[in-house]
This record gives sequence, structure tokens and C-alpha cells, in this order.
Amino acid sequence: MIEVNELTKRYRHGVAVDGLSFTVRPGVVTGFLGPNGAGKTTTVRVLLGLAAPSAGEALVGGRAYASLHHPLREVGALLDANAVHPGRSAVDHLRWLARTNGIGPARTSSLLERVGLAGVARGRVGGFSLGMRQRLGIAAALLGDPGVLILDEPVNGLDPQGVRWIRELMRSLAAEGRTVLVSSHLMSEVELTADRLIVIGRGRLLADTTVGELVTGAGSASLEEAYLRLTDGAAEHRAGGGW
Ligand SMILES: Nc1ncnc2c1ncn2[C@@H]1O[C@H](COP(=O)(O)OP(=O)(O)OP(=O)(O)O)[C@@H](O)[C@H]1O
Repeated sequence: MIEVNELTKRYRHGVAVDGLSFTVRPGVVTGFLGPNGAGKTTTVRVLLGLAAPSAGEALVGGRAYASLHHPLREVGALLDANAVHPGRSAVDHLRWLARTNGIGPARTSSLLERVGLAGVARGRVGGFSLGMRQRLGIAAALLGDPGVLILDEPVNGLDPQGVRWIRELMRSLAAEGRTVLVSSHLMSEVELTADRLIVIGRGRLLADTTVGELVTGAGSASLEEAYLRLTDGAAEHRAGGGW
């Protein structure tokens, strides 16, 4: 479970997250949506202990990240698929992560198999496509067999086969009873993958609902239309008029 309680994060030039509260429950895929600059990354960074809250809290399994004894076993995250040393092989990267987090090496092989990288396990990550790096990032997120997964734009750079693969993976991870929070700007993909949605704008909660309720409640034909209505006014850059 993820709990964000009255979270505020201020930067020098303004408020990125503004009194935000929501809960993400296990067993379903929850989409985390909002226009550019809404505060999604900031919220995730606080959840992962990469930024400190100005007020409020963001908890994983009831605890702040900094107080987790074995963070990788509690929460796995895919943030930036390029944040891997390019000279390392996929298997070395995972083994290094496992070693530094007290996880046995045996799990790396089964994970490389699960994400479809077994055949290139010894290849240097520098030669990987973005899609292959995304898969490696997902393997790293799963390394500690965590109950909570946070995936930021996981379908970025994936081809249609990869997109379908990640969709099914997320659903199976949720079906295993995990908490799965996934951010995306691709409404058509979110509509296919997520059960619930947290939508934020300008650092505040705009909706905490199911995909079905958001679409039908807004009388819209699609999630994209419902989302655009909901976030109208909260977007950072809006098209200027005059045409
Ligand atoms: N380290 C930082 N220092 C100063 N301001 C920041 C910092 N990180 C984020 N911000 C600001 O906080 C606001 C929220 O940014 P954030 O990256 O959390 O939004 P986002 O919803 O993830 O956007 P996107 O969809 O574009 O990734 C933005 O106005 C951004 O400029």
C-alpha cells in the first residue's frame, strides 16, 4: 500500500505538490496521471526518499522510505531507464544491485528470463535499445520481490510487442497482490492497463476514481476526453488562442 498524506513539496520558485492526499491499494493497477509539471515525479521522488517533504508524508507499507530496513524488498521503481552504467552487462548490473541490497544472485537469472533479456544478459548496457533498458529497469525493480512497484512511463521506447508485454506484466503483478502505481501520458494505454486512477494538477488531487467512473461520470467517449476535461485549466502550457 502507498499512502500520501497532506504532502507538500516547495521549491525555491514555487509549490510542486500542494497538500496532496491519496492511497494506492494492492491488487489493482493504479494510473498516476496529470499534465506536465503537475507534481507526479516530485511525489514519486518523495515516496522513494529522493526528496524530503516540506510538509506531510509519503509512506510505503506504512513507513517512510528512509525507515525501511530493506528498501528494495519493499518497493521497486522504474524511474530513468538510462541510469545504468553503460559499460556494465545486464547480468552484472543486476548482480551488483542484488549484492548491495543483500539479495542472493540466483534471482537475477530468472528475472532476466522474465523480462526477455536472457539472451543478451552478457551484452553491455551501452549497446541496448531504450526498450531493452526499460526491460532491465523493470528487472531491477522486481529484484527484491517487492510488494509495491512504482513505474514512471514504463512503455516509453517500447515497440507494440513490448507495450503489450508490459501491460500484461503489470496486470500479473497486481494479480499477485502487489501495489502497482504507473505514471503515463498515454491515455489509450492507461485505459487498457489501469483499473484505478489518481489524477493530479498543479500539485493537487483532481480525481481518485476508477477508469470506468471517470469516463462515464464525465459523459465522455474515451478516457482521453474525460482526462482533458478534468485537467483543463491545470495544464502548465496551454495552447494560445487567436487562430
Ligand atoms: N528539483 C527541482 N527544483 C525546482 N523545481 C522543481 C524541481 N523538481 C520539480 N520542480 C518543479 O515542480 C513542478 C512539478 O514538477 P514534476 O516534475 O513533479 O511534475 P510532473 O507531473 O512529473 O511533470 P511531467 O509530466 O512533465 O514529468 C514543476 O513546476 C517543476 O518545474
